[in-house]
Amino acid sequence: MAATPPPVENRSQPLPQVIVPIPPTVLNFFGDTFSKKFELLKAWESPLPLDQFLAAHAQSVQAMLCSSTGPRIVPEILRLLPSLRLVVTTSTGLNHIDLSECRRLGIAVADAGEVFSEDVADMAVGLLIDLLRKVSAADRYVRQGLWAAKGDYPLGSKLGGKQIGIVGLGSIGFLVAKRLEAFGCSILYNSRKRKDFVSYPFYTNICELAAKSDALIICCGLNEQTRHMINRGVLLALGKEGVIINIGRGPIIDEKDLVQCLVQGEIGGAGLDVFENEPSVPKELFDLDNVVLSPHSAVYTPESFKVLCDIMIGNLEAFFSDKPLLSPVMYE
Ligand SMILES: O=CC(=O)O
Repeated sequence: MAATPPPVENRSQPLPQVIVPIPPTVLNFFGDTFSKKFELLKAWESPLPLDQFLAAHAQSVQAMLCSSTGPRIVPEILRLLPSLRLVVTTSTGLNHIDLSECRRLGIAVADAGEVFSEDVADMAVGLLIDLLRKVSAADRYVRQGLWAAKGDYPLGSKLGGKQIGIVGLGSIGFLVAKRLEAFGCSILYNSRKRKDFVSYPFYTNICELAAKSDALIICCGLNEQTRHMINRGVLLALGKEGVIINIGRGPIIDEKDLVQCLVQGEIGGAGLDVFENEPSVPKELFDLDNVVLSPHSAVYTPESFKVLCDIMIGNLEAFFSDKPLLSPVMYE
């Protein structure tokens, strides 16, 4: 019997169009999967500036796929997309999207949900252990041949028993807390609201939280309330032995204050995955062995990208077939 021929793709229906301002990293891995299901209007491949591209090609486009490293989705962009009804972002952070304007215009927003939470929580703990136990600094010492030349490297400090102040007890902050409890740390936190599902001490005042913490871990989102929430006063409260980890967004910490406190030895160290003006990193940090730097990569693992791809496609398919979104952003 002849083998059944493979199904012929029905191309009589045009694919739904999705505008993409810049290529989100997920497309590097799963671009083909998207292109089979949607016609991607790749603004970045056009010689036209984004606003002209949108005005010329995107008048009837209903959905956008964007990322936190692309252009900000602000009223000037939204004005050029009169038919837009959905913004899908590949990120957990939403600070690149003007949410109140989207709400005003009736545009739904879907995000990466909790896809990256475990990876980011792992990275927060990794940065903390690296900092306390001087893993990267000691690695450099060994590579430079200094172990043989100068003797043992200074000892690091124990993780177990530390008081950890978590700023932002959302899905990432909660996973960081669980991981660090398993290491024998005690957890304190600050969040927009007290969380009934935990018994950790809750601090409304961030300076008081810092003063009680050996390490402060920034896990919250960036918004007008959290921008520069960690300033010199908070860092001084954390103190000479205290360390800070940031896997949230760079501008949550006033970077000038942070650099000054680190250079002057007013805090014990920092583990930073995010910065105020990425990819630019203050040069003063390069010479400090009590600073661990990472290029905003806490969220990225190929395993998470696969799940992200499924969620992004699921959200777009749900939208185009009038079904509920998989990971809608709830407007407050
Ligand atoms: O930083 C990355 C994200 O917000 O997902």
